[in-house]
Amino acid sequence: MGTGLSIDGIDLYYGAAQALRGVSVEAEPAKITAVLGRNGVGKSSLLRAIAGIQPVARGEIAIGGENMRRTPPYARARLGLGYVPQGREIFPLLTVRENLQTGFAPLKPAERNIPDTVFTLFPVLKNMLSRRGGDLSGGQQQQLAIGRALVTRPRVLILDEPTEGIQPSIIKDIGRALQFLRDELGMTILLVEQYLDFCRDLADSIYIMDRGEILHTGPASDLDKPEIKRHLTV
Ligand SMILES: Nc1ncnc2c1ncn2[C@@H]1O[C@H](COP(=O)(O)OP(=O)(O)OP(=O)(O)O)[C@@H](O)[C@H]1O
Repeated sequence: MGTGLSIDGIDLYYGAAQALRGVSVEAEPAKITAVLGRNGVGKSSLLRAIAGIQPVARGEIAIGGENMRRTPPYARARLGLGYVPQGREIFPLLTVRENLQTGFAPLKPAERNIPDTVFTLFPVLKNMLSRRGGDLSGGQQQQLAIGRALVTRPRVLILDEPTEGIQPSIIKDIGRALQFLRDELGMTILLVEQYLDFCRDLADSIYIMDRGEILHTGPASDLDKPEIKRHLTV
């Protein structure tokens, strides 16, 4: 049985501007949950709150039933949370190997090794270990960012728009990788996305977000409903 992620009634502010309003999301164990919404509705803010990078004013965040609202980011990683940020945040001058090693920070020295899964899922990274992160394509950088998050062997993985600006063949690879993590490793996955087809193919359940609020939750097949699609088209 996997570990779930539970977000309950989160409010988040930037100064006086409220970016999240009472947001509740359940990411079920060993399932893929997708939060969809247009630009600027608060998707990245939600993931930054879960990762502990952005403080919340109200609400609770729990992993495997353990409350981590006041837990600093490195300790959330130790509790089993992996985070793939928006824009990938690869270090361009570090090699692929060094970029993966930056994921070691929350780990004890004996745990500091790169799991084989990273290279099974993304063989291209093995071939490019000595190349600089900045020399990789956008899609390869996204694979590297996911690989770096897997270095801590997370039980729950959160991803911020993993398909953004990436070519279709690599989007497929990333989709297959997420399915493998769910089905073979029992990982709990929460992703935020704008790419509807990717979520329909991959997700077990979806949440629709608009202006900092969750408007709808249901199975991924709800993405075929016109009234749901309307919230996602510009
Ligand atoms: N650091 C910040 N300071 C002030 N306002 C911010 C900050 N980050 C985000 N916001 C605002 O909060 C709201 C939600 O932004 P957020 O980035 O979470 O949305 P998003 O759905 O992830 O959009 P995108 O897809 O563009 O990243 C927006 O109105 C944005 O302008």
